[in-house]
Amino acid sequence: MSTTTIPADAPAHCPGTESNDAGKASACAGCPNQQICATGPKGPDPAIALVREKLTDVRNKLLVLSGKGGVGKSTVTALLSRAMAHRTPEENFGVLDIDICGPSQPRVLGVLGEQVHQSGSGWSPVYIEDNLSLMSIGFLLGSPDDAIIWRGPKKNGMIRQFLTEVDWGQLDYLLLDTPPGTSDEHLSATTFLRGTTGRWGAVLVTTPQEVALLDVRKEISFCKKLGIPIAGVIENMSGFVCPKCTVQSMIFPARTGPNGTGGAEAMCQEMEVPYLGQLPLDPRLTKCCDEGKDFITEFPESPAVTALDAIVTKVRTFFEEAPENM
Ligand SMILES: Nc1ncnc2c1ncn2[C@@H]1O[C@H](COP(=O)(O)OP(=O)(O)OP(=O)(O)O)[C@@H](O)[C@H]1O
Repeated sequence: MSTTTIPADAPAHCPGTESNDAGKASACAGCPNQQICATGPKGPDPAIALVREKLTDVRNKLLVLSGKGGVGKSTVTALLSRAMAHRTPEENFGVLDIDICGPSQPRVLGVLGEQVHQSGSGWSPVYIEDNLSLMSIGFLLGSPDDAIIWRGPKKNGMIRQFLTEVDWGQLDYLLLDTPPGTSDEHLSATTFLRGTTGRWGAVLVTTPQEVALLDVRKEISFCKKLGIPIAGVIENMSGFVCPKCTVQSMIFPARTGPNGTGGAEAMCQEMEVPYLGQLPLDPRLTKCCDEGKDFITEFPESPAVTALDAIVTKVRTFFEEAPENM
């Protein structure tokens, strides 16, 4: 039986969600998913094949993950997508916001209040640039203040719809912004993306504090358990850039490193995953995200843009060198 059908938070000896014993084995007693497994359909989800077919023109899929909330995952997703789209205007990029309960990409990418349209070939995403488009549940809500309170199967259904019914066209990269942790959205996205052609991988975002590093370790274990290729870890909010003099000072204490940083780098060495670099804390970046402005064109000389450029190079190299899914 394939380990890929065993959820990351499953009890020991879980028979797997596709097994005929799902929900009925002795190991299932007390598992919160017992009822769903016992009554749900068995065998691989037919949507996996549909997603594979629909995403044949999407070359690379990049999941942006974080163990903790508020560490800058959405900011990093938006920055990476904009930076990549600027760097190679001949390529096409898409962002899919699967943070279903807290979609923030419409605001960060400056298209809050836009609508998606249904056409013969599916939902049309909202275009930020000629070569950068976005799909988010935020576009489908009546008001940005509306709360979404959904259980796992409904979230799974929404992600399936995003992956099968959005008319992305040909994409070189699809970046997926996820909620923090390892929840339903991650399991759904992983199940669907694993079956696609092309390449896929994950970038993990953390801050230098021990509490965030502890949680990103769990995220790394999650990726390793589910076989998600790790492109690397980004340490966000690593130092503070003074908006007046642009001098950088360290704010959050880190565990190791000669000058008070390097917490994530040391962790990456220990856990044998690539370290992609640091992004400084810059109040101008917060403001740009709040206002939906493009930080890269507003402050091209900033240390964050220089750091981002180096990170983009490493992410692209990872995808160029990664083996293709069959
Ligand atoms: N490097 C940075 N410099 C300045 N502000 C930042 C930086 N990174 C993130 N922020 C700000 O921190 C806040 C949280 O960032 P963001 O929403 O990207 O986090 P998140 O990890 O996606 O959160 P969530 O857990 O809600 O998904 C935002 O206001 C964002 O503008």
